[in-house]
Amino acid sequence: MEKTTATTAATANGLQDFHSSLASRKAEEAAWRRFEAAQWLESLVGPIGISSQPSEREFISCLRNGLLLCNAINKIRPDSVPTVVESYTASQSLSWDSQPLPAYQYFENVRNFLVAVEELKLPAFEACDLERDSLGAGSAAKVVDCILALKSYHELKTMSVGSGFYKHTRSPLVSHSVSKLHSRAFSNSSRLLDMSIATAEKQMPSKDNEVQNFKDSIVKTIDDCMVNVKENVDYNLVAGFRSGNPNANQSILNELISNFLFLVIQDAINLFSRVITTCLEEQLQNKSPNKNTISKDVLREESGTVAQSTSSPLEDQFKVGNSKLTVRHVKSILCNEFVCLVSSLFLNCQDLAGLQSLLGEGRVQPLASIAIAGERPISKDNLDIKTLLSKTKLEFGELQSQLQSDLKHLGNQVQELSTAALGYHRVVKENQILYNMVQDLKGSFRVYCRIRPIFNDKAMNIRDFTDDDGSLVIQDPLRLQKDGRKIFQFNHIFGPTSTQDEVFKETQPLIRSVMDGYNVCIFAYGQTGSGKTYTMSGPSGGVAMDMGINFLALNDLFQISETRKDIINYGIHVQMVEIYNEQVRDLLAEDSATTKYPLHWLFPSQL
Ligand SMILES: Nc1ncnc2c1ncn2[C@@H]1O[C@H](COP(=O)(O)OP(=O)(O)OP(=O)(O)O)[C@@H](O)[C@H]1O
Repeated sequence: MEKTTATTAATANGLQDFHSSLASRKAEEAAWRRFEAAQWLESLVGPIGISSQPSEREFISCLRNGLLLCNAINKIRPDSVPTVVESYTASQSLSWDSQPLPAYQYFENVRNFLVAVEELKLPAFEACDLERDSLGAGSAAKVVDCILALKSYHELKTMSVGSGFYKHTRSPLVSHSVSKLHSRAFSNSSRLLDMSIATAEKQMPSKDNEVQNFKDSIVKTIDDCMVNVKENVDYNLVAGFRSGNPNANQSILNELISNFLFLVIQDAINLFSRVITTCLEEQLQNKSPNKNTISKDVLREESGTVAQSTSSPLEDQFKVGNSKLTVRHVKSILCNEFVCLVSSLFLNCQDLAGLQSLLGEGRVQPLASIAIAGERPISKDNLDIKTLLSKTKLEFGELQSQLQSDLKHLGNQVQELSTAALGYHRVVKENQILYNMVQDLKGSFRVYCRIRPIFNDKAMNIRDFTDDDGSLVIQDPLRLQKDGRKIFQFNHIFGPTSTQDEVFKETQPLIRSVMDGYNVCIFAYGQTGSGKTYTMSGPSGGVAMDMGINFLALNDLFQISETRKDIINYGIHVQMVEIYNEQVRDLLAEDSATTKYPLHWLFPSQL
């Protein structure tokens, strides 16, 4: 928060300094313009009786009777004001602090002057702008504008011998820019006005071809810009410049710049960017290898003539730094000048509502930022970065949307899997129930018969017949009576050729029910040597394929336990006992002396 407050305060101070600097610059430029207007009037009609640096009041007072104005315009265009009302005392008319003439006199002169100015299509002012009470409301600036426009018209007429149609675009920055540039060229650290410089405005030397070429490229670009916007274009000026008249270039340059600066207000950012870009591109693409750099020697030669101020304002700026002046340096100068000129123009703007409208439309906002930063307004790199940033933001947004879509899709799939898993477990449970139900339906008690192979001849006399329904028929051929034939019924009968695996498969479903929580008991019953041990454990010293039901059942239980280990943790315990001669012995006991199983007999009375 503190950092933000400090930044805000610093920004406010910077803006305040900036506005103070602009206000000071504005006053300085207004003084220069008055000086230039007064100097021109004196050069045209002779001494006007005011100081060399007149104040607004002093300057307006000497013009109030209209006599100077009428004489001046008659010098430029004879008989523009056919009848000039002379003052009744010359001393009064030439003294700036004299009492005002009768109203009808100077009103007549001023009115005739304004009519003549309008005929020349020059910017005029109102008669009331010469009133004492109107000073300070911008009236003096309007009068100065009018006189300087008349001066420009006169200069153009002199150079072009009055040919063509003069269309003046209102450009209060004409003298502003010229005077400011002169003052800056000779005194960067001081704001004292050096009036002597502006009095020596002459044609720039022609030997500096590089500077001239660069200036020409600027003028040409400005010219193209104005033609492109098709507004406020002085086609005579453009034609004069294109004609290549060297004497006309200086004035044409000033006029073109003034036209350009006025147009800048309408679309400042775009227009200026185009001008600077075009100028730089022309410089960079110039055929001469040293065109991109205005050499130190050339500038030094030029600086030798500074005392006589024979160079143009733009040229003076090119001399700043007195070292190798690169295109980058020139661009920086142009940027700074542009910002100062446009900012001053805004301060001169009396139409605050219009300025606020521009600000509201965001068209002037970038200029303020440029003025504070002191750098070029918009560069190609910035545009590229902005484009790249927009593109990256767009791609990031698309990736974010894609990620959200994928996450949503993944969530749906997980939800489906969860639902399927719940359904699967429910189905497995139902299958277990149905499975054990089937085992119950098959019978809780099942009796199987396994016929051992015959080992002696005596037994060969007995014929047995088995059937698929589990019935066993024993026929003793030695006994033909009724007792000679016996029929037994079992769940299933395994013949002498049956294998261990076939016997196990029949009992396996019951064994698996153990894993579902059912109690299962399998035991072998028969006389000695009938094959009980063989069926349950397998032959002694037999191979794996001869393993009995006990081992095959345990293998099956371990396999099921491994398959279901993620769901159920089974515990498997084995106990082997022998009941022989009514004694129970633990066959897995490690100490053979204690194999007798500790049985405790419980009688009904003890329950
Ligand atoms: N299905 C069979 N196929 C081949 N030989 C068998 C089969 N059943 C039993 N025998 C053989 O018969 C003999 C007696 O079998 P076994 O020892 O398993 O009988 P038993 O019922 O366990 O006898 P006891 O009650 O005296 O222990 C063994 O030599 C055994 O290998």
